[in-house]
Amino acid sequence: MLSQLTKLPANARVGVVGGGVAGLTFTYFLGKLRPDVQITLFNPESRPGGWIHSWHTKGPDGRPVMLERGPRTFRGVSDGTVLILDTLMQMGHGDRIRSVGRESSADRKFVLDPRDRLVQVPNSLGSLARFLASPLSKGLLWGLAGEWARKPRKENVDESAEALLTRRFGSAYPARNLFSAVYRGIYADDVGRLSAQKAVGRMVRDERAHGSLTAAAWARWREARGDTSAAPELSPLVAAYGRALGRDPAELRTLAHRLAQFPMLGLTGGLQQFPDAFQAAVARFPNVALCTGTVTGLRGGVVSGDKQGVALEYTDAQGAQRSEEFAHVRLAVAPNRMAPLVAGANAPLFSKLNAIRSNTVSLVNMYIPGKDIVPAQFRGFGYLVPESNANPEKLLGVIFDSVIEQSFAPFAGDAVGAAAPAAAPAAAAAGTPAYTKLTAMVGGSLYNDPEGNPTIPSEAETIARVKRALSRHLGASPTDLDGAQWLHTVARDCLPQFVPGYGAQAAEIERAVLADYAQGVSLGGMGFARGPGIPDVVSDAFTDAMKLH
Ligand SMILES: Cc1cc2nc3c(=O)[nH]c(=O)nc-3n(C[C@H](O)[C@H](O)[C@H](O)COP(=O)(O)OP(=O)(O)OC[C@H]3O[C@@H](n4cnc5c(N)ncnc54)[C@H](O)[C@@H]3O)c2cc1C
Ligand SMILES: C=Cc1c2[nH]c(c1C)Cc1[nH]c(c(CCC(=O)O)c1C)Cc1[nH]c(c(C)c1CCC(=O)O)Cc1[nH]c(c(C)c1C=C)C2
Repeated sequence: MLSQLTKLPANARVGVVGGGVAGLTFTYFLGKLRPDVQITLFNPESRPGGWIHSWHTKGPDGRPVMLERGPRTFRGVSDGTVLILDTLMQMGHGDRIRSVGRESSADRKFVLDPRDRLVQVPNSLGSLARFLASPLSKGLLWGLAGEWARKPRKENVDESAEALLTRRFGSAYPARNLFSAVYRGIYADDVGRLSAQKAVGRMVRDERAHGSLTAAAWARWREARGDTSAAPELSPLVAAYGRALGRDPAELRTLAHRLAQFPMLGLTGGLQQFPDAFQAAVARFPNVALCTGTVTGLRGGVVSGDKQGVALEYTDAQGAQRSEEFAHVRLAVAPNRMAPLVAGANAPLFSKLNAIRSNTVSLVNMYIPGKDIVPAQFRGFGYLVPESNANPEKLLGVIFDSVIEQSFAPFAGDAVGAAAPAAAPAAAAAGTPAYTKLTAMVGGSLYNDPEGNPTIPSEAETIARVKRALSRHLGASPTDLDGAQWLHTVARDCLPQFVPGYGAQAAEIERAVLADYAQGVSLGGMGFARGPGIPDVVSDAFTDAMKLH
């Protein structure tokens, strides 16, 4: 997110590298805002969506089944979510949106305790009592009781999330138990190697502003008590979206307010529908061209007539090497994919981008038609494995896709702000034959040696590990596990390592890009958005499209 980006010249040519949701939504917003600008979107394959990949196949019973090989939900409270869902509704896909309410089983999350028992993350008095009785709560109550009295840190430099949590709670137990699990479920990384500013930025700001997290929570509670407004004002970003795209602010306010009630949103038929819909939309824009091709190089300082430009070299779908010039290039790929593009022509920028390491996750989908093997007491979103568990399988967590799918409720019907089926029961549960669908995520930082280099086990070994883990954690039988359908995906370098100091590193890269290419290049995607989630990269895409328009 380069704050200095300025308006593109009339009829400029723009190249967008990457057809994941960051590149697609950037193309969509800029294409709408600037009909004079000619945009070419490059993606190596015709399927859009990057890590979002809903895979349609046949189950062991020969019937169709969809397995998510990446994300399946995104959070409700986020500007990016408002933009995604409002746009999907404008495109006529509102009926595909599904919500998970706070009362739904799919909003229950579990953490594995050191003795391999699943304990629910508290969301009620009962679950709080059970959590406090488990070894996972060690150090939590005592840590919270004295938190307000612990002195704030004076230095204004980044530290690890673990260091901050350990200082605030007075021991490492809360970080190693609950928090390490939660951050594995977002970053696939170790709480001791994650930037506090990136992973727990709000805690950093709270400590600085209020001296302690407890004081900040108290101040926030008092403020909320005095605020009686039913529907808060639109955020500046959503308000800007409304103005730029001619959307009714009242409708957007209603939508944002409703979305904030849902911890999770999804799409019936799979999350792939989101990038598919955006790709279909931009393919109809007269000012957008889709190019199936892999960009291999970027060169700045190209002069064409009286204009400075940037050249993109790429291999097209037929394997031919090509080059095209653009007034502006948007890189919407992960930092490790940006690095090789500048390797030949900009060695200093290459080394800065190359210094950002990424984590690799093995995703293992399992499907059993005709039988639900998730024990009733553990029906929820899934479970995460904290550092305090010995975890010989290097499991990060398991998502119960069948529970999520069965908990999905229609979001709004066709109309924005239509009466909410807020507490709708599991939509599919009644009359649907039982089945189990789950996704195990293995590895991440657990695959890495101290230098950050991963050792990735084979497919057979990974599936064997997941089977061992599921039989220990859920009591799954060998017959069920051996009869199941398994799908293995190595998501190589799929999440940047947000190490302490990452924010400064990313800002330094953006400064270098601005200095080297003037307005010629901008950076998007997970590495340069506020967070790694889908809504974050979409907010970032809109923000930069607005600056350029
Ligand atoms: C396992 C996993 C689970 C996740 N779960 C969630 C979740 O539950 N909720 C959530 O909100 N987020 C989740 N995320 C994060 C989410 O996937 C990302 O926020 C999102 O996919 C980022 O989109 P993107 O467009 O920036 O990048 P990508 O999805 O990486 O897309 C980049 C695209 O660029 C293409 N590309 C790469 N190099 C080139 C090149 N040289 N030339 C042309 N094209 C190129 C790639 O092929 C790809 O299509 C998850 C991520 C992972 C890995
Ligand atoms: C076990 C590994 C992973 C699981 N999901 C991810 C990994 C690496 C990746 C991921 N999950 C989320 C995001 C987006 C974050 C955001 O800022 O929007 C990413 C990149 C969402 C998420 N998943 C879990 C939580 C607590 C969150 C944050 C917001 C939310 O509540 O939706 C929990 C969780 N993730 C995984 C499991 C098994 C799990 C809980 C049981 C898998």
